[in-house]
Amino acid sequence: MYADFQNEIYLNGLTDIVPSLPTDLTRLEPLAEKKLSREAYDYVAGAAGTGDTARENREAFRRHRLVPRMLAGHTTCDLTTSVLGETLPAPVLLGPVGVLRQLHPDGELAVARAAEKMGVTMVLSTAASYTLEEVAEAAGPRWYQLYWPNDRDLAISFLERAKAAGYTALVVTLDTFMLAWRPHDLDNAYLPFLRGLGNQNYFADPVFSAAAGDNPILHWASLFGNPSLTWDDLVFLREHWDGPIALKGIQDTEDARRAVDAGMDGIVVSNHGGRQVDGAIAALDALPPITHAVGDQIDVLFDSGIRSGADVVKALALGAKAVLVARPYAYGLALAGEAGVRHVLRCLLAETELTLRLSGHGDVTSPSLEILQNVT
Ligand SMILES: Cc1cc2nc3c(=O)[nH]c(=O)nc-3n(C[C@H](O)[C@H](O)[C@H](O)COP(=O)(O)O)c2cc1C
Ligand SMILES: CCCCC(=O)C(=O)O
Repeated sequence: MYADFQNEIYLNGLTDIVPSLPTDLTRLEPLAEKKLSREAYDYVAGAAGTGDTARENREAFRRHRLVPRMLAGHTTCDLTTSVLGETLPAPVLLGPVGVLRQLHPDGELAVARAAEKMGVTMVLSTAASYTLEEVAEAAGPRWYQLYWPNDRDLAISFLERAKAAGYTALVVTLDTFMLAWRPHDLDNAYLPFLRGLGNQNYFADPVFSAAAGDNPILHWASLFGNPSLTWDDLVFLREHWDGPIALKGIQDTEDARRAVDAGMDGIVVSNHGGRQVDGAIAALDALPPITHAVGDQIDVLFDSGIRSGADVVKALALGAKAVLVARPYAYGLALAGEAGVRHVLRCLLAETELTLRLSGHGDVTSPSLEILQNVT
């Protein structure tokens, strides 16, 4: 259905496509660079250290090659999939990105509206620049991403607010309990949160504001991260969240097994887009051993480096049930607001469907989808 454009394009132009934006999503980044302030662009595009892992994330997609199959006879392609107990229309979600207001005045609201129109699930960041309640009003299917704060009562408050606002699953990000060495941001002396840009979701919280005193930004800095957490603390999440839980930032097979042992419902294999540990393994290279070890016991999701439908299919072939995409839709937002996010989703979904079909697959779980070469 996403790829049903061959008539559409000649008759009416593509639905959801912004004609002035490229349909090759890798071309959005340089356009966003022209439009955004240096600080905002660097914050989004930048990575940790030398950028080695961010580059390696993309290289890993180049190394893994699809092997298209012929005469498969599928007249349609079913993209629907089931993740964390929910049926998704396609194996793609909008991953959590903080501070979206620095890219467009409508920030997370525009993303939520685009996701709602496309029926795609949005994963809202704790570091959102609109409150989770405001976003919930604009959003369709929605999950909540938790940055687990260093304050038990605030964590409980976030979870209760998210539940009350209809977020159905929890994605707990483990890899960013402090920010990494990020040279662009250091050189620009820029951290949006210290300018109050991504803190609205905190400022609006009753537990946060009761304790914030007259310097809420300092208060935010004191409780954002929680480096003391261990696997034993996951019990706390189960006590305060009764829906499905996925752990984001898993790169190691043993950690994936521990997530299973802790009774988690999912993991997101991710290195945070190369923004945390420079030198870390490419996320796509971390995926096969993890899906091999735990793929039948827990839902394995993936992010870090998805830029095209072909990339989505490669991640599926390596065992991911669904992928999250981040920077491409942030650039779409920066360039054209809600319409720009829809543009990114439409391109990604249509190309995913076409890649599957032209490779001989009629759905996202086809056994022959596993055929893939790793070219070293
Ligand atoms: C500007 C920016 C802000 C982000 N903020 C968050 C966040 O608030 N929470 C989170 O879990 N991940 C955050 N991430 C990480 C993304 O969710 C994702 O893991 C990463 O960007 C990899 O995907 P990509 O290659 O599609 O960008 C952020 C990424 C970017 C680029
Ligand atoms: C305070 C960190 C939140 C944003 C984030 O995850 C990122 O910039 O990568």
